[in-house]
Amino acid sequence: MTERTAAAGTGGPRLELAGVSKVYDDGTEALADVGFGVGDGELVGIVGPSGCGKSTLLRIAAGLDTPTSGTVRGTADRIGYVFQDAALLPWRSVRANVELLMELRGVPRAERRERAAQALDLVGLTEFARHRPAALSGGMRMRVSLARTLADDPGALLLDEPFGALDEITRARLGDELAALLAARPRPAVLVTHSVAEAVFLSSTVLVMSARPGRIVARVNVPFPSPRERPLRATPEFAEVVAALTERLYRGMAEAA
Ligand SMILES: Nc1ncnc2c1ncn2[C@@H]1O[C@H](COP(=O)(O)OP(=O)(O)OP(=O)(O)O)[C@@H](O)[C@H]1O
Repeated sequence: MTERTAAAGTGGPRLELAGVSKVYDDGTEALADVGFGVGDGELVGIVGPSGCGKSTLLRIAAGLDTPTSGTVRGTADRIGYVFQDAALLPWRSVRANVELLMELRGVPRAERRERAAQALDLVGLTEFARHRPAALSGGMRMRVSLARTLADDPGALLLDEPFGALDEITRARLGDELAALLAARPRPAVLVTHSVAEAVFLSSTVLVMSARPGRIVARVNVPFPSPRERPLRATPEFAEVVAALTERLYRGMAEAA
Protein backbone atom coordinates (compact mmCIF):
# COMPACT_ATOMS: atom_id res chain seq x y z
CA MET A 1 0.00 0.00 0.00
CA THR A 2 1.32 3.47 -0.73
CA GLU A 3 0.14 6.60 0.92
CA ARG A 4 0.97 10.26 0.74
CA THR A 5 -0.55 12.67 3.22
CA ALA A 6 -0.15 16.38 3.81
CA ALA A 7 -1.66 16.96 7.25
CA ALA A 8 -0.17 20.09 8.83
CA GLY A 9 0.75 20.88 12.41
CA THR A 10 1.13 17.33 13.69
CA GLY A 11 4.59 17.86 15.26
CA GLY A 12 7.27 15.20 14.75
CA PRO A 13 9.18 14.88 11.49
CA ARG A 14 8.13 17.20 8.67
CA LEU A 15 8.98 14.57 6.10
CA GLU A 16 8.85 10.88 6.87
CA LEU A 17 9.40 7.78 4.77
CA ALA A 18 8.66 4.31 6.13
CA GLY A 19 9.30 0.90 4.58
CA VAL A 20 9.84 2.39 1.14
CA SER A 21 10.72 -0.09 -1.60
CA LYS A 22 10.88 0.51 -5.32
CA VAL A 23 10.88 -1.98 -8.17
CA TYR A 24 10.80 -0.35 -11.62
CA ASP A 25 8.56 -1.75 -14.34
CA ASP A 26 11.53 -3.50 -15.97
CA GLY A 27 12.14 -5.42 -12.72
CA THR A 28 15.05 -3.26 -11.49
CA GLU A 29 15.02 -3.32 -7.71
CA ALA A 30 16.12 0.18 -6.73
CA LEU A 31 15.21 0.47 -3.04
CA ALA A 32 14.48 -2.00 -0.25
CA ASP A 33 12.71 -1.02 2.96
CA VAL A 34 14.05 2.50 3.41
CA GLY A 35 12.78 4.64 6.25
CA PHE A 36 13.85 7.94 7.80
CA GLY A 37 12.38 11.19 9.08
CA VAL A 38 13.50 14.78 8.71
CA GLY A 39 12.61 17.23 11.46
CA ASP A 40 12.30 20.99 11.33
CA GLY A 41 15.63 22.62 10.55
CA GLU A 42 17.29 19.23 10.19
CA LEU A 43 19.43 18.32 7.18
CA VAL A 44 19.71 14.64 6.37
CA GLY A 45 22.59 13.75 4.06
CA ILE A 46 22.48 10.60 1.96
CA VAL A 47 25.61 8.92 0.65
CA GLY A 48 25.87 5.63 -1.20
CA PRO A 49 27.48 3.98 -4.20
CA SER A 50 26.53 5.03 -7.70
CA GLY A 51 23.22 3.55 -8.82
CA CYS A 52 22.08 2.55 -5.30
CA GLY A 53 18.78 4.39 -5.61
CA LYS A 54 19.53 7.82 -4.09
CA SER A 55 17.80 9.85 -6.83
CA THR A 56 14.92 7.39 -6.82
CA LEU A 57 14.56 7.94 -3.08
CA LEU A 58 14.60 11.72 -3.46
CA ARG A 59 12.03 11.63 -6.28
CA ILE A 60 9.77 9.47 -4.12
CA ALA A 61 10.22 11.85 -1.16
CA ALA A 62 9.22 14.73 -3.43
CA GLY A 63 6.15 12.92 -4.75
CA LEU A 64 7.62 12.88 -8.29
CA ASP A 65 7.57 9.07 -8.27
CA THR A 66 5.62 6.49 -6.28
CA PRO A 67 7.06 3.72 -4.11
CA THR A 68 6.14 0.10 -4.90
CA SER A 69 5.43 -0.28 -1.19
CA GLY A 70 5.81 1.89 1.88
CA THR A 71 4.61 5.31 2.93
CA VAL A 72 5.68 8.93 2.46
CA ARG A 73 4.28 11.56 4.78
CA GLY A 74 4.98 15.23 4.34
CA THR A 75 3.79 18.09 6.53
CA ALA A 76 5.96 20.77 4.90
CA ASP A 77 4.33 23.45 2.78
CA ARG A 78 5.65 22.79 -0.76
CA ILE A 79 8.89 20.98 -1.46
CA GLY A 80 11.72 22.66 -3.34
CA TYR A 81 13.84 20.35 -5.52
CA VAL A 82 17.33 21.27 -6.68
CA PHE A 83 18.54 19.00 -9.49
CA GLN A 84 22.09 17.94 -10.42
CA ASP A 85 21.96 20.24 -13.40
CA ALA A 86 21.09 23.94 -12.98
CA ALA A 87 18.36 23.55 -15.65
CA LEU A 88 18.03 27.28 -16.40
CA LEU A 89 16.06 28.64 -19.34
CA PRO A 90 18.77 30.03 -21.66
CA TRP A 91 16.61 32.76 -23.19
CA ARG A 92 15.66 34.25 -19.84
CA SER A 93 17.81 36.58 -17.78
CA VAL A 94 19.17 35.39 -14.44
CA ARG A 95 16.50 37.41 -12.63
CA ALA A 96 13.69 36.00 -14.82
CA ASN A 97 14.99 32.49 -14.14
CA VAL A 98 14.93 33.13 -10.40
CA GLU A 99 11.35 34.42 -10.71
CA LEU A 100 10.17 31.39 -12.70
CA LEU A 101 8.74 29.16 -9.93
CA MET A 102 7.00 32.14 -8.30
CA GLU A 103 5.63 33.16 -11.70
CA LEU A 104 4.20 29.68 -12.23
CA ARG A 105 2.48 29.91 -8.84
CA GLY A 106 1.01 33.31 -9.66
CA VAL A 107 2.99 35.37 -7.14
CA PRO A 108 2.38 39.05 -8.00
CA ARG A 109 5.11 40.74 -10.05
CA ALA A 110 6.28 43.26 -7.42
CA GLU A 111 6.65 40.55 -4.78
CA ARG A 112 8.45 38.31 -7.28
CA ARG A 113 10.92 41.05 -8.07
CA GLU A 114 11.65 41.68 -4.42
CA ARG A 115 12.09 38.04 -3.50
CA ALA A 116 14.27 37.38 -6.54
CA ALA A 117 16.45 40.37 -5.63
CA GLN A 118 16.84 39.07 -2.06
CA ALA A 119 17.70 35.54 -3.25
CA LEU A 120 20.24 36.85 -5.76
CA ASP A 121 21.78 38.93 -3.02
CA LEU A 122 21.99 35.85 -0.77
CA VAL A 123 23.91 33.88 -3.39
CA GLY A 124 26.06 36.89 -4.32
CA LEU A 125 24.82 37.37 -7.89
CA THR A 126 23.03 40.73 -7.76
CA GLU A 127 25.26 42.27 -10.41
CA PHE A 128 24.49 39.41 -12.82
CA ALA A 129 20.68 39.76 -12.62
CA ARG A 130 20.41 40.98 -16.23
CA HIS A 131 22.83 38.46 -17.72
CA ARG A 132 21.78 35.35 -19.63
CA PRO A 133 22.84 31.98 -18.12
CA ALA A 134 25.33 31.41 -20.97
CA ALA A 135 27.41 34.31 -19.63
CA LEU A 136 27.88 32.61 -16.24
CA SER A 137 30.28 29.93 -15.00
CA GLY A 138 28.98 26.49 -13.93
CA GLY A 139 29.22 27.45 -10.26
CA MET A 140 27.31 30.68 -10.85
CA ARG A 141 24.59 28.80 -12.73
CA MET A 142 24.15 26.43 -9.77
CA ARG A 143 23.86 29.47 -7.49
CA VAL A 144 21.09 30.79 -9.74
CA SER A 145 19.36 27.41 -9.49
CA LEU A 146 19.65 27.56 -5.70
CA ALA A 147 18.36 31.16 -5.68
CA ARG A 148 15.37 30.10 -7.84
CA THR A 149 14.40 27.48 -5.25
CA LEU A 150 15.10 29.68 -2.21
CA ALA A 151 13.15 32.62 -3.66
CA ASP A 152 10.12 30.37 -3.94
CA ASP A 153 10.50 29.77 -0.18
CA PRO A 154 9.53 26.09 -0.02
CA GLY A 155 8.79 24.49 3.35
CA ALA A 156 11.33 21.71 2.69
CA LEU A 157 14.35 21.32 0.41
CA LEU A 158 15.50 18.27 -1.52
CA LEU A 159 18.93 18.59 -3.11
CA ASP A 160 20.12 15.94 -5.55
CA GLU A 161 23.90 16.20 -5.87
CA PRO A 162 23.58 19.94 -6.53
CA PHE A 163 27.31 20.64 -6.71
CA GLY A 164 28.39 17.39 -8.37
CA ALA A 165 29.50 18.92 -11.64
CA LEU A 166 31.69 21.57 -10.02
CA ASP A 167 35.38 21.72 -9.19
CA GLU A 168 36.44 21.03 -5.60
CA ILE A 169 36.94 24.65 -4.51
CA THR A 170 33.71 26.01 -6.02
CA ARG A 171 31.91 23.06 -4.51
CA ALA A 172 33.30 23.74 -1.03
CA ARG A 173 32.49 27.45 -1.38
CA LEU A 174 28.87 26.72 -2.35
CA GLY A 175 28.69 24.22 0.53
CA ASP A 176 29.76 27.02 2.91
CA GLU A 177 27.09 29.30 1.42
CA LEU A 178 24.39 26.65 1.69
CA ALA A 179 25.30 25.99 5.35
CA ALA A 180 24.97 29.72 6.07
CA LEU A 181 21.67 29.99 4.18
CA LEU A 182 20.16 27.05 6.03
CA ALA A 183 21.39 28.37 9.38
CA ALA A 184 19.76 31.74 8.63
CA ARG A 185 16.46 30.15 7.62
CA PRO A 186 16.27 26.57 8.93
CA ARG A 187 14.00 24.13 7.14
CA PRO A 188 13.92 20.38 6.73
CA ALA A 189 16.26 19.32 3.96
CA VAL A 190 17.64 16.18 2.33
CA LEU A 191 20.94 16.27 0.46
CA VAL A 192 22.12 13.49 -1.83
CA THR A 193 25.85 13.68 -2.44
CA HIS A 194 28.82 11.60 -3.53
CA SER A 195 31.07 13.60 -1.25
CA VAL A 196 31.27 12.27 2.30
CA ALA A 197 32.97 15.50 3.44
CA GLU A 198 30.14 17.58 1.95
CA ALA A 199 27.56 15.37 3.69
CA VAL A 200 29.36 15.72 7.04
CA PHE A 201 29.79 19.48 6.68
CA LEU A 202 26.14 20.14 5.87
CA SER A 203 24.14 17.42 7.63
CA SER A 204 22.77 16.86 11.10
CA THR A 205 22.43 13.15 10.27
CA VAL A 206 24.09 11.17 7.47
CA LEU A 207 22.48 8.02 6.10
CA VAL A 208 24.77 5.51 4.40
CA MET A 209 23.15 3.36 1.73
CA SER A 210 24.22 -0.05 0.44
CA ALA A 211 24.61 -0.90 -3.23
CA ARG A 212 21.37 -1.54 -5.15
CA PRO A 213 18.78 -2.30 -4.02
CA GLY A 214 19.54 0.60 -1.70
CA ARG A 215 19.08 0.01 2.02
CA ILE A 216 20.16 2.21 4.88
CA VAL A 217 23.14 0.46 6.46
CA ALA A 218 24.16 3.23 8.90
CA ARG A 219 22.74 6.39 10.45
CA VAL A 220 25.35 8.74 11.84
CA ASN A 221 24.61 11.83 13.91
CA VAL A 222 27.08 14.56 13.06
CA PRO A 223 28.29 16.09 16.33
CA PHE A 224 29.23 19.62 15.17
CA PRO A 225 27.05 22.58 16.19
CA SER A 226 25.53 24.98 13.62
CA PRO A 227 26.26 27.30 11.98
CA ARG A 228 29.22 25.44 10.53
CA GLU A 229 31.93 27.48 8.97
CA ARG A 230 34.81 26.76 6.67
CA PRO A 231 37.55 26.27 9.35
CA LEU A 232 35.65 23.21 10.62
CA ARG A 233 36.71 21.34 7.48
CA ALA A 234 40.38 21.56 8.51
CA THR A 235 39.95 20.13 12.04
CA PRO A 236 41.05 16.61 13.08
CA GLU A 237 37.55 15.98 14.51
CA PHE A 238 36.00 16.66 11.10
CA ALA A 239 38.54 14.38 9.38
CA GLU A 240 37.76 11.65 11.91
CA VAL A 241 34.00 11.70 11.21
CA VAL A 242 34.64 11.74 7.45
CA ALA A 243 37.05 8.77 7.73
CA ALA A 244 34.60 6.73 9.85
CA LEU A 245 31.77 7.38 7.40
CA THR A 246 33.92 6.58 4.38
CA GLU A 247 34.87 3.28 6.01
CA ARG A 248 31.17 2.54 6.62
CA LEU A 249 30.39 3.35 2.99
CA TYR A 250 33.03 0.85 1.78
CA ARG A 251 31.72 -1.80 4.16
CA GLY A 252 28.17 -1.23 2.88
CA MET A 253 29.39 -1.76 -0.66
CA ALA A 254 31.21 -4.95 0.32
CA GLU A 255 28.17 -6.30 2.22
CA ALA A 256 25.96 -5.92 -0.81
CA ALA A 257 28.51 -7.36 -3.27
N1 LIG B 1 12.86 4.81 -14.76
C1 LIG B 1 13.66 3.77 -14.48
N2 LIG B 1 13.39 2.54 -14.97
C2 LIG B 1 14.19 1.48 -14.68
N3 LIG B 1 15.29 1.56 -13.89
C3 LIG B 1 15.58 2.76 -13.38
C4 LIG B 1 14.81 3.92 -13.65
N4 LIG B 1 15.37 4.98 -12.99
C5 LIG B 1 16.45 4.48 -12.36
N5 LIG B 1 16.58 3.16 -12.59
C6 LIG B 1 17.60 2.25 -12.06
O1 LIG B 1 17.46 2.23 -10.64
C7 LIG B 1 18.74 2.19 -10.02
C8 LIG B 1 18.87 3.37 -9.08
O2 LIG B 1 18.95 4.59 -9.87
P1 LIG B 1 19.15 6.02 -9.18
O3 LIG B 1 19.28 7.02 -10.26
O4 LIG B 1 18.10 6.21 -8.16
O5 LIG B 1 20.56 5.79 -8.43
P2 LIG B 1 21.54 6.85 -7.79
O6 LIG B 1 22.02 6.25 -6.51
O7 LIG B 1 20.91 8.19 -7.73
O8 LIG B 1 22.72 6.85 -8.86
P3 LIG B 1 23.91 7.93 -9.08
O9 LIG B 1 24.61 8.02 -7.75
O10 LIG B 1 24.79 7.27 -10.10
O11 LIG B 1 23.29 9.21 -9.52
C9 LIG B 1 19.76 2.16 -11.15
O12 LIG B 1 20.11 0.82 -11.39
C10 LIG B 1 19.02 2.74 -12.33
O13 LIG B 1 19.51 2.21 -13.53
